[in-house]
Amino acid sequence: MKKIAILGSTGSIGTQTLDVVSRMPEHFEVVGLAAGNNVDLLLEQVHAFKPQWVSAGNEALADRIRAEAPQGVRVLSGEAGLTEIASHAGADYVVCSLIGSVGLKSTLAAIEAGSDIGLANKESLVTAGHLVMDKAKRRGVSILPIDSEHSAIFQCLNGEDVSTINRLIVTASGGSFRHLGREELTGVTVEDALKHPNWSMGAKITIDSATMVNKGLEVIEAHWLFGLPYDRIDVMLHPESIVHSMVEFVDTSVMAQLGNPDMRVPIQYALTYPKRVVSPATPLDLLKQGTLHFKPMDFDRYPCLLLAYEAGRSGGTATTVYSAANEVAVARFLRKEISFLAIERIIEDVLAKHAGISDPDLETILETDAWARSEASASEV
Ligand SMILES: NC(=O)C1=CN([C@@H]2O[C@H](COP(=O)(O)OP(=O)(O)OC[C@H]3O[C@@H](n4cnc5c(N)ncnc54)[C@H](OP(=O)(O)O)[C@@H]3O)[C@@H](O)[C@H]2O)C=CC1
Ligand SMILES: CC(=O)[C@@H](O)[C@H](O)COP(=O)(O)O
Ligand SMILES: [Mn+2]
Repeated sequence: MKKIAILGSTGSIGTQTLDVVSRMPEHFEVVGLAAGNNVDLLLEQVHAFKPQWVSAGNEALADRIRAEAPQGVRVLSGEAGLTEIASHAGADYVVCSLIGSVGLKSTLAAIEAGSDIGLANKESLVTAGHLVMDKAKRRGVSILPIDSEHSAIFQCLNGEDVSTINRLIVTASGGSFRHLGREELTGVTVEDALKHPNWSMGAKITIDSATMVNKGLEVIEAHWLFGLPYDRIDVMLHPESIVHSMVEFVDTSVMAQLGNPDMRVPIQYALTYPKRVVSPATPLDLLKQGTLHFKPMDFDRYPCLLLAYEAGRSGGTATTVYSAANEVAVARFLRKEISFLAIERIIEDVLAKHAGISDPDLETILETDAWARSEASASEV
């Protein structure tokens, strides 16, 4: 019986994690749930899974939970609630599925507490990969990737040493505007940007897929998870999202992991690793699928991916700035304050103003994150 806590339980990954867990009640006990504003869903989850610890986005929402939750449940709120649940709920395993760099402190807290981590929150690795990986190594904690591409790479590696890898090939769908040229992106709408061709996901990552920032974040995530330099992490366009990523080994063998796009598969694998168990996902029928397509990445069409490689190669605080500026720009786009193309201009603008700091500690990361957010909020590109 694994005791698990889920940070971001009301989101796309959080709800699918609970779906996976609910099918294996003999293997998992949910001890902690944390979310932001969706208190109705959080309360439903509290009644269904009976965790001992719960956290909501603020005190007013926490009070609502206190009024309606079963007696004995400890109800917390805000950032302190997230870190408290990560540290003290008694979880053996913490699923980090918050969105954005707000996930960093609680991911670090869960690692410090010695829990294994199911990591969906890629932004915590992008903003502070060296701190997260160093702490995991020191505490002897496993970080199991939930992101589909990194789960695929992890499965292809299957324990083989990193020295046997030639390169990683991360696949990219092309996002919701993949049928449009750059000149056609002026004036595209939020509603259309939110229509991912293959996956149903939260709003922020869906916009990140359309700008190719998602792949930029994933290249940096792969660098930290698998310890490879950026010139050995390639991205390939693959419109069907059936091959979730590949590993080319030194002997030229290429291993790929395939499956229908269904996040319950990588979530479940991260939870049950090293075991494989029956999944509710629909098995892949390659004969029905027919053809799979692969194309080289077009960096002129997707300049945000190039910015990610540049930030990753610069190292230090550059990736913190890339991720934080993007978060603010995406939020502004979703509020319809700026155009789709302004997202990439803001990231580029804030990165250009940033004087990088190497080997930053947590305080420096948090200061840089706040600086990049304020610059991106004020940017009038
Ligand atoms: N969705 C997917 O299929 C995939 C997602 N990922 C990654 O997983 C992570 C989560 O993505 P996704 O599930 O799509 O995101 P969602 O937006 O669907 O969910 C985000 C979750 O975080 C909570 N949250 C947000 N801000 C706060 C805050 N300040 N305090 C407490 N809780 C907060 C939300 O709570 P509430 O809604 O209650 O406010 C919600 O539970 C991201 O890093 C994403 O890149 C990776 C691969 C696939
Ligand atoms: C499901 C998942 O892992 C997402 O990160 C997905 O990969 C997004 O698709 P693209 O970024 O390839 O459009
Ligand atoms: Mn992914």
